[in-house]
Amino acid sequence: MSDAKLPLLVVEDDPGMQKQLKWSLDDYQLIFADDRASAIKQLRRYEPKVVTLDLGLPPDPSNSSEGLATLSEILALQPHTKIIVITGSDNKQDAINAIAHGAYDYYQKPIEPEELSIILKRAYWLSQLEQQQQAYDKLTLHLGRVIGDSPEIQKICRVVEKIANTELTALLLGESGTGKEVFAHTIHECSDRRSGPFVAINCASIPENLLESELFGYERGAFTGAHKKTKGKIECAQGGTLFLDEIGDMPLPLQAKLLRFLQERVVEPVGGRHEIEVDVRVVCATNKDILFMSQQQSFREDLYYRVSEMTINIPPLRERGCDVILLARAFLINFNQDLGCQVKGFDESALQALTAYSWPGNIRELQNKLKSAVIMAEGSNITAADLNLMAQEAPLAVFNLRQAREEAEVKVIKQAFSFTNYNMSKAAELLGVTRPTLYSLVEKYQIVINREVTAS
Ligand SMILES: Nc1ncnc2c1ncn2[C@@H]1O[C@H](COP(=O)(O)OP(=O)(O)OP(=O)(O)O)[C@@H](O)[C@H]1O
Repeated sequence: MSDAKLPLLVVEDDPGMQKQLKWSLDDYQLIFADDRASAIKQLRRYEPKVVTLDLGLPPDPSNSSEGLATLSEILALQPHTKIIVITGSDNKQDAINAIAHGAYDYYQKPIEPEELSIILKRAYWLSQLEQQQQAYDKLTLHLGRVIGDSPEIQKICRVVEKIANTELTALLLGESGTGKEVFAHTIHECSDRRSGPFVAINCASIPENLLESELFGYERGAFTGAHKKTKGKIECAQGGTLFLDEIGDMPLPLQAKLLRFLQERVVEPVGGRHEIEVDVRVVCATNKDILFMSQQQSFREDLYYRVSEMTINIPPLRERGCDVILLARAFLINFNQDLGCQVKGFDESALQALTAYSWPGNIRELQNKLKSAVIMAEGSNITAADLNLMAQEAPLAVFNLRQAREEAEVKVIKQAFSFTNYNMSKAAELLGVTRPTLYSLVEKYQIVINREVTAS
């Protein structure tokens, strides 16, 4: 048990019994209540996960009606409370009734502290497990919008889970259409800010002269056309998450103002003289190499370090293995519904084409291709022709195990050579084979070695 004792509500009207429990249950922070009203009051105040409840409570301690009413009220207020009902030795039927009403367990007097302790420990343990499960369910619910089984995407999901509840400013990097906004939204949904707003602004799509007032808001009369005081996107995200998309396109003069906001967490509307405090979590995204841009002075270096407290690289679709099929199947279901179509699936040629194509437009392109394929499909399955992917972009996927093994062997042998600077003995050692075996593999696969291979 940790230093901070867990609260245990003991609903018991017998002072002698209260005393006995006080001595024997030293591990817990005991909170006593001697009737229904005080039990509910203490429940609200301490929110204990576990309660022991004597069924015979005043005003009618001789039967279980008041105890059962207390049980129901506790469960109505805190449905996950584990209630252990304590009954006299001849009231087993009452105890069974209580279990039917939602009690977790029962214990018959006389009290044996060690036995009761075991039951309590189990109740707290179960309650903790349930809490963990609920937290996990919440996460999987929010991560549910991210479709992807590949290790790359699963790894990103784990990072998102970890950073969601921190205040770290996250920078999402990836090609266009890889899902940067999806992940930004997921960070928000997995955080305690989920009940607050998620406000996205695309820094590339708003003209430079309007971006400042869009972000920071403006006072009435600040410029021609500013008829009324207007909140900026940053202030609109109060209590929630601000997603700055395409941050690499933010004009340099505005970058200075953004940096100030990130450091001080205050905004000054255009034409205003007062500062407004804002509590927002910031997530940024770009498909530009802003580290390189900062070295070239086309992006502020100090801003780069400020926004990249946690950088997440989102891989392009072509590097996510079979995720493309998973996504395609999910989108097919959506498009069938939206377009009132009944396409069943993909034929072999379509699956080959989907996995072999390089998807320069990533998931957005996949969505577009599928939408038109669903409309174009003549049969019950989508074919490669329906997908209309550029033929030259689609070398056949390898489904031949022998060929796949050989290709993997060649790749790893070449890697071993480059790691060992083309030293045959060291490469053989690294690969876990003898030198003669490595020689014969080099010969078998006709591996061209750029440098002269050193034998020692
Ligand atoms: N893992 C995913 N699972 C399901 N849908 C996804 C996933 N990733 C992206 N999408 C969908 O793909 C489309 C493009 O995603 P998104 O807008 O998040 O990409 P982006 O990287 O922000 O693009 P851009 O850089 O062009 O703004 C959206 O319709 C989104 O719902």
